[in-house]
Amino acid sequence: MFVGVPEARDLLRALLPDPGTETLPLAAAYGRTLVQTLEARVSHPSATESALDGIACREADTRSASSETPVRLRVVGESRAGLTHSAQVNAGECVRIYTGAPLPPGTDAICPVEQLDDGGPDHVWLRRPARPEDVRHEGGDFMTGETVLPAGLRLTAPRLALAAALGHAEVTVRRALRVALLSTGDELVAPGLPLARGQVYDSNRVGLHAMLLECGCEVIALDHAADTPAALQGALDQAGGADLLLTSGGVSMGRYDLLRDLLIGEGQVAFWKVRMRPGGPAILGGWHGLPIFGLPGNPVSSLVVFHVIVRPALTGQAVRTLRLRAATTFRTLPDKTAFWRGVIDSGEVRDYGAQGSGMLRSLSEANALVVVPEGQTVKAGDDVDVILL
Ligand SMILES: Nc1nc2c(c(=O)[nH]1)N[C@H]1C(S)=C(S)[C@@H](COP(=O)(O)OP(=O)(O)OC[C@H]3O[C@@H](n4cnc5c(N)ncnc54)[C@H](O)[C@@H]3O)O[C@H]1N2
Ligand code: MOO
Repeated sequence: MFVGVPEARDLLRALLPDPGTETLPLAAAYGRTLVQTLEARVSHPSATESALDGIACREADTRSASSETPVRLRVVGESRAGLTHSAQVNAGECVRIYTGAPLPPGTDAICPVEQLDDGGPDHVWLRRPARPEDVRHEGGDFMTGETVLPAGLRLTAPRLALAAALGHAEVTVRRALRVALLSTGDELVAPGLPLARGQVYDSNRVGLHAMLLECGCEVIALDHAADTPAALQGALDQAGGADLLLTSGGVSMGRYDLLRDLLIGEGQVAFWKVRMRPGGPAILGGWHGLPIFGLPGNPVSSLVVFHVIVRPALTGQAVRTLRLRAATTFRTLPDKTAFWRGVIDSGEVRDYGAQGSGMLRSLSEANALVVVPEGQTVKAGDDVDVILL
C-alpha cells in the first residue's frame, strides 16, 4: 500500500470518471482544458499598422535625419483607429498616426512623437530617421486559418485572451469534475470565530478550495466533520454525486485518525502512504462507490500533496519543473522523495529554512518546491528540479 509519487498520481487518475465535454463562453472557461484545436478566424494585426504614436512616412526620405540635421516633412493627413488615411503618401510627405492605426499607402516607417518638432503649418521636423521596425505587419502575430491553440492546453488567462483575439466567443472544454471538500478534526474553527487554546483555524479548507478552482473544478464545500465515526459518515453521505471527495486530516497514526480507519475497515484502499515528505500519510480509497483522496491535515503537507499528486490527476497536466542551481544544500532522505520549500532569488534556489509541516507562513513566503529524489544529495552549486508555487 506504500507507493511512489508517480504511481499515486496514476492510481488517483484511474479512479476519476471521464467528465465528458461541454461548450462554454470564454468567461466561464477559465482553468478548463481545451479539447478542440483553435484556429485563427482573423489575422492579427488585421492590417499593417503603427506600433507607436507619431508619423508614418517613407523611410528613404528620413535617413539623414539627426538633431543637427533634422528632416522636414509635409503632413498630409491623419490615420487613427477607425479613420484611416487611404490616399497615397508621396515623397516628402507624412501622415500623423496613432498606435494600432493602419499604415497609409506609400509609407513604410514610423517616427515617434518624441523625435518630432513642429515645423510650421502642416510640417514636422524629424530628429531621427523613421524606422520600419516600428511597423507591425498584417498577420505578423497569426494569420487567418493558422492553428494557434492546440487541444489539451489548460485555459489560463493569457490563453483565454488569445482565444478571444482569434475570434472565438465559445470554446469546447473538458467538463468540470465535481469535487466535494471536507476538513476533519475537532480542533478546527471557522476563521472569524473566537479561538480557544489548542484550536486552530480551518485554513486548509480555504486553501484547498482555491486550488480546486484553479484546477477548473466545481467545488462542493461540505461542513467540517468532527472526530466521531458518525460525524464522518454523515459528512461522506453529503458527498454523493461528487466525482471525488477530497478530505484533509485524519489519515496518520493517531487514535482519532478516522478517515484512515473508515476506508480500511469499511471501504477500499488503493494506497495508504506515499514515499514522499512532507505528505507521506496521504490515502486513496473509496466508500460506497465514491473515490476519496485523504490529504494529511498538516497545512504544508496538504499543499504539497495537492501540487504533486492531486492537481496533475485532476487536470491531466504534468507537473512542470524548472532546472535551477541550488544556492544551499538540500537534505536527502533514504527512502522518500523530498519536496522542500525553497525561495527562488536571482536565478538560484535556496532553502526556505523552517521545514516543519505546520509552518503556515512558508505557504506565502516560499515560492518553490525543491525536488530531492530518494537518496540523492543536492549540494550548493548543483542543479536541481524545482516546482513553482
Ligand atoms: N506517530 C506518528 N505521528 C504522525 C505521523 C507518523 O507517521 N507517526 N505522521 C505525521 C505526519 S507526516 C503528518 S503529515 C500528520 C498527518 O496527520 P493527519 O492527516 O492525521 O492530520 P491531523 O492529525 O488531523 O492534523 C495534523 C495537524 O494539522 C492540523 N490541521 C488539520 N486540519 C487542518 C485544517 N483544516 N486547517 C489547518 N490545520 C489543520 C492539525 O491541527 C494538526 O496540527 O501526522 C503526523 N503524525
Ligand atoms: O508528511 Mo508530514 O506531511 O511530514 O508533516
